[in-house]
Amino acid sequence: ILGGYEAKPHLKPYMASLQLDGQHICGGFLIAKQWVLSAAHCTEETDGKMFQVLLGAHSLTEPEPHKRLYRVRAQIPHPGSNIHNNKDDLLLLQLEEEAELNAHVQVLPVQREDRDVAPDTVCEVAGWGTINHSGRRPDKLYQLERPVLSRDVCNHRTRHDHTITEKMMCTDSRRKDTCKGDSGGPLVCNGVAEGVVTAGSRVCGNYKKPAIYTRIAPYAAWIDGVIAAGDG
Ligand SMILES: NCc1cccc(NC(=O)c2cccc3[nH]c(C(N)=O)cc23)c1
Repeated sequence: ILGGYEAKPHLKPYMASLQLDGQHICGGFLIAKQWVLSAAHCTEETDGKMFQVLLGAHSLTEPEPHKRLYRVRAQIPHPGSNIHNNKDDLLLLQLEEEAELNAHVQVLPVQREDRDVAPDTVCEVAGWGTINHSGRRPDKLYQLERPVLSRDVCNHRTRHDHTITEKMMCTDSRRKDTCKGDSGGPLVCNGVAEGVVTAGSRVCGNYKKPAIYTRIAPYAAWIDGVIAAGDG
């Protein structure tokens, strides 16, 4: 998160850190007791290794009440996701067991009505991604408020040049932006998860490259299907 600030501890109890060998790789969030939603691109450099999911955390390293690392039983990327574009950039992770819910671990409701969030709506995004241009990685969760950018502006020739589909949305990226390690985290508008951070052009903090999110509503049926099948 560039240009943001340290979040108040445990006020985003849905936040997850996807880790490999104890290192934060991507964000994610709890959408059901045994399920975390993140971004498919996060599995790009994991050469087949399974993530572990840290829940209930503010600091990545310090001991905290209710902070717990969960093993993952299954990682299910959206079938349409691929390394060549940002389409269908979603990943569902089934935890080995149901997360123990408490003050620091809670499920975040996801948007199921497929209607665009109005431009200029101020939403918030949080993560343990890099906090400056030299790639400094924070120990604590950071957050940022950002206004939604209309798809027409985001698709302008000088911005994302007509690559933003109706299953994506954008926020203004002038100085304050998502960055490496924030992928997979939720864009929360009025207390509901409307989008999932995608790396897109990987550029951070440049107003010519607005932040891109995979909208969740268009994928509600896919999510429900995977959870129903996975829960058996
Ligand atoms: N503001 C939009 C936005 C949102 C989320 C993430 C990112 N930027 C990256 O993720 C990124 C950046 C720089 C080098 C990188 N190398 C790699 C990599 N996987 O090797 C990723 C990156 C950008």
